[in-house]
Amino acid sequence: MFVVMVAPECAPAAKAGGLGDVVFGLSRELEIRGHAVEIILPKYSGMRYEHVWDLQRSYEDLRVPWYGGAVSCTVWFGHVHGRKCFFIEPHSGDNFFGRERLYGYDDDAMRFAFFCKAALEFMLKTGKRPDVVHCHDWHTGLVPVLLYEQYSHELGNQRVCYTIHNFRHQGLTGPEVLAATQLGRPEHFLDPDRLGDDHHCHTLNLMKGGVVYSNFVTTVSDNHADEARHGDSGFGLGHTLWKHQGKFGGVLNGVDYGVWNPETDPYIPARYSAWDIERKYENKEALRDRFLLRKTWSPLVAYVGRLDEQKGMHLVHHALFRTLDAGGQFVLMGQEQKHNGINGHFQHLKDHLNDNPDCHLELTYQEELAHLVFAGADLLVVPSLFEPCGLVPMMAMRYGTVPVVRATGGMRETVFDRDHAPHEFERRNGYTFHQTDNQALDSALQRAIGLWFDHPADFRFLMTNAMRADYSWAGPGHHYVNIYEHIRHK
Ligand SMILES: Nc1ncnc2c1ncn2[C@@H]1O[C@H](COP(=O)(O)OP(=O)(O)O[C@H]2O[C@H](CO)[C@@H](O)[C@H](O)[C@H]2O)[C@@H](O)[C@H]1O
Repeated sequence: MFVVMVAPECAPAAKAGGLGDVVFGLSRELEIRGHAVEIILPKYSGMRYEHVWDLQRSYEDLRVPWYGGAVSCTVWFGHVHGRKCFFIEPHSGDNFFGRERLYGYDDDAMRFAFFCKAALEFMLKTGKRPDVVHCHDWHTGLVPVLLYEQYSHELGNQRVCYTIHNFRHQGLTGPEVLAATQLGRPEHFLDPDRLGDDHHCHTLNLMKGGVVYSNFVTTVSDNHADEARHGDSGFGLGHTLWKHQGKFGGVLNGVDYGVWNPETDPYIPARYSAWDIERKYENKEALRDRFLLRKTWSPLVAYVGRLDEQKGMHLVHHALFRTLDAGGQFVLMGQEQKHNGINGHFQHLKDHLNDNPDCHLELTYQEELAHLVFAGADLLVVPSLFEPCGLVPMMAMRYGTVPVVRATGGMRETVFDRDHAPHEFERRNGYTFHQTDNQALDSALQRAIGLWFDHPADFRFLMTNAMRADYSWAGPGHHYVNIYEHIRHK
């Protein structure tokens, strides 16, 4: 099969979070299974170009219809750690992608509407006729809409799989996007059966367009698919998902063990496996050196993730002080994406705790350093308010770092409580809690820290359970191939 991914991210070159990991990891898995995969991305000026090999111009003067005229683009080609990627660079006064960050601008809807149109125009002009186009999140929700409404005659019967990583951001925008993309007909597209938002008048919902017009829609775990359809995790899209439930399902993400693997990881000083797990402690020492933490007999608890309300920031704050009270050490690695003020709060905390030898806050985004944090920590907290899948605990487990998570979304399918899970003992791999208050977090964190101090052999058993769990792309890759086959033959 020939699959084209149209995506706003691909790790590690263009990554803001887990979506980028999925686009890279799933593409790699599909290639291992013998399928041809190409990825189309915006050419962000803030991309990490050291991860793009042989970047070269592939198509000059791609004219993308836009409002009443056209915008000329250069399309570049390069390999991101083996993946074949095309990067679209528009030349216009809007400077859509020549900016510092990937997202978080007032004209994001327009930027990515342009990207969708340009991706299809590129496929059209270069004769690419994939069996399946796989799109991701609201940024690419317009791809199936444009494909069906404007390109189906010329591009033929392309099938679309659409994956939602985060229902919170749906790409709400005004009808000017219709004029820009030449879709026109506001009365047609603003209909609630198409792109009209159910809760805001005269507003387009680009993610809803992706759901309505795609042949199959996934989110990143079964449990989250249920939460989104029946609970409030769909952030207003529940009704649409219910209407389209025949083509909607959950597929738990995988982790790319080619990248996240303590046996081969180039970013950690001591490599190890479940068989020589004591070498993990060399990484703990290295992490302490790196963050100037004192070397005592104490558990090291970490948080790695975006600083966003989604992640339960009040509980992260609480976990930090609870850990210090319990005689542990705490490392936080996070950055906000939009200017939401959370960075300011943690910057203040960082200044306040500056001289504390048991605590370090790293308010940056550093892919390589995240590897060392996973390898060096004993425990990792993920107290998210909602979490569609949750790659961070899955990655941490591969490094024998025991997760303490709120049982929500995908984490209910991956982390099983040591004391309460109904699973056999060998499958229990962490600690979970349910509510969103401090006491709930304490109930899990205290048990975890207690086990570390009082029963080291049992703690080690839990670490090896976590390491042995298989959350690779093999299973999910197989699922996606089945979905692609299903929509191809429908
Ligand atoms: N400061 C920092 N420095 C370095 N690396 C950092 C970092 N902060 C985060 N990361 C990295 O970003 C990724 C985060 O992935 P997650 O799945 O945990 O969450 P995210 O909310 O971004 O993804 C959304 O999409 C993914 C993929 O579908 C879902 O798993 C998830 O539930 C959903 O919210 C990991 O690779 C992590 O290591």
